[in-house]
Amino acid sequence: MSSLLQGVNLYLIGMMGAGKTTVGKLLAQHLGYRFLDTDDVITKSVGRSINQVFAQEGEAAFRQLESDVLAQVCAYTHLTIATGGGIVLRQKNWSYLRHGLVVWLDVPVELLYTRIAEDTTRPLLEDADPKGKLRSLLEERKPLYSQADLKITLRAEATPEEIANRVIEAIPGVLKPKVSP
Ligand SMILES: Nc1ncnc2c1ncn2[C@@H]1O[C@H](COP(=O)(O)OP(=O)(O)O)[C@@H](O)[C@H]1O
Ligand SMILES: O=C(O)C1=C[C@@H](OP(=O)(O)O)[C@@H](O)[C@H](O)C1
Ligand SMILES: [Mg+2]
Repeated sequence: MSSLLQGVNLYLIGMMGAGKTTVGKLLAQHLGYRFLDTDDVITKSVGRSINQVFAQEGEAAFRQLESDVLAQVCAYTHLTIATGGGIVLRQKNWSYLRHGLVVWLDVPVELLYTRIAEDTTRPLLEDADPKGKLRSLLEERKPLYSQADLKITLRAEATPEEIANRVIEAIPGVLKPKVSP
C-alpha cells in the first residue's frame, strides 16, 4: 500500500471527536508512514495547551499557528497527518492539503458527543449547549469537509482498527493519476 501511495501524505479531516488522532496513528503504522498531529505540533512549539492558546490569544491566533504548521509539514512526504477539526475553514489551507490525499472521517453528532462530552481539552465545546454547538459547527463545515478526496462515513461505532482498514481499502479508488512527462 505504501508503494501505491508513493509517499503522498495522508491528511485526516473531520469534526472534533471523529477519531482523526486515534485512527491516524494506526494508519501511519499500516502505511509505514510517520504520524503527525497539527494540534500536537502547535502545543509543543508554543509550550502551551490548545485551551491556553485559545484563552490567551484567541481563535484567530490559533488558526494562524495551524496554517503555519500545515505550510511546514506539507513540504515532507510519507506522513499521516491528523488535523484539527477547523483546518478546513481557511481557503489557503486547502492549497497545502491538496499536496496530499485528504480523507474525511464523517461521524454523526450523536457519536461525536458520546466520545467527547467529558473532555475539557476542546475550547470550542465550552458552551452551555455543547451538542448544539457540535451540530452547528458540522452544518457550517460540511460543505468544506465535502471537498475531501475520500469520505469515510461511519454511522455506527466501529473500532479504530476497522476504520483504518476501511480507509486503506478505499485509497486505491481515489489515487490521483500521475501526470506523465
Ligand atoms: N472508533 C472509535 N471508537 C471509539 N472511541 C473512539 C474511536 N475513535 C476515537 N475514539 C475516542 O474518541 C475520542 C476522540 O478521538 P480523537 O482521535 O481525539 O478524535 P479527533 O482527533 O478527531 O478529535 C478519544 O477519546 C478516542 O479515544
Ligand atoms: O474543530 C475545531 O475547530 C478544533 C478541533 C480540535 O482538534 P480535534 O479535531 O483533533 O479535536 C483543536 O484543533 C481545536 O480545539 C479546534
Ligand atoms: Mg485530534
